[in-house]
Amino acid sequence: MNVEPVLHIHPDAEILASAVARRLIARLALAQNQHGEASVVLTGGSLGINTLRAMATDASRTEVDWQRVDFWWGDERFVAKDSPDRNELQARQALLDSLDIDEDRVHAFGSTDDFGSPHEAAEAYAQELRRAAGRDADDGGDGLPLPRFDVLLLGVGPDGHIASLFPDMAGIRELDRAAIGVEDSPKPPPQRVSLTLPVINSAEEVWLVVAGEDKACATGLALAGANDVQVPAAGARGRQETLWLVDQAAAARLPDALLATAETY
Ligand SMILES: O=C(O)[C@H](O)[C@@H](O)[C@H](O)[C@H](O)COP(=O)(O)O
Repeated sequence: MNVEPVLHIHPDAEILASAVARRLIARLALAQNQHGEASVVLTGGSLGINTLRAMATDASRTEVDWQRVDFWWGDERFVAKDSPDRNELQARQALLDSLDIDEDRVHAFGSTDDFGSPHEAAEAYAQELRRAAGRDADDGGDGLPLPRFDVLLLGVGPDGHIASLFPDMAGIRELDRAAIGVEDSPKPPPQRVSLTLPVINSAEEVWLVVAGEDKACATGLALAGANDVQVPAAGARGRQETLWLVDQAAAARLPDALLATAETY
């Protein structure tokens, strides 16, 4: 049974991004000590990318052997490979280009350069997940053959979406496939590919990284136990840890009882 959320509140978005960066570096180093390698699922969105930028300048980044880190994505915009909209391109510019990574361990979603539709790209990603599962087979508890994800990062939209799983749409209801294509994303661009909730919840740790008062309502609903079809962020649960790493503005609508349990910095 995946674990209930733990809440950490930081003063503002910039301090939050730096704190998440440091925490992620430490967690990847720990995973390498335990398993000889580490894996992280990255997210798009401004805070997710700012977190990567903070990692690029954090002195502790030398604690990780970046040659032994697998990089995956929770979702991707289905656009050209070199489009500035690509989460992969933004992640490379923010962090990966500054590290000595193993390109064979960078698992990007396909683009319009290689696939005719988001659905084709999603099926190809599901195959890559199955291939990687061969190394450390783990069914994620849902019969889907998946690699181990040590940390899976998620941004949260004002509507409570995570990755490209949007309220009330088919993606958040998909429980049998590992990845799906999206044609009509409410958040532009309209065509996307995304991991599904069972794959998100197969991660050892799921970290929801959220800043800004426009996320306060979604954060409040998700942590109050809303239904995951209406508020997808409510359904995100890691197997060992579910962290909500937020700033004061995003925490503004949380009840006092929950705030009292939070780790506040
Ligand atoms: O590809 C994407 O757009 C993201 O994966 C998306 O899920 C994002 O994380 C949230 O929309 C939050 O984005 P912001 O941090 O920019 O609000």
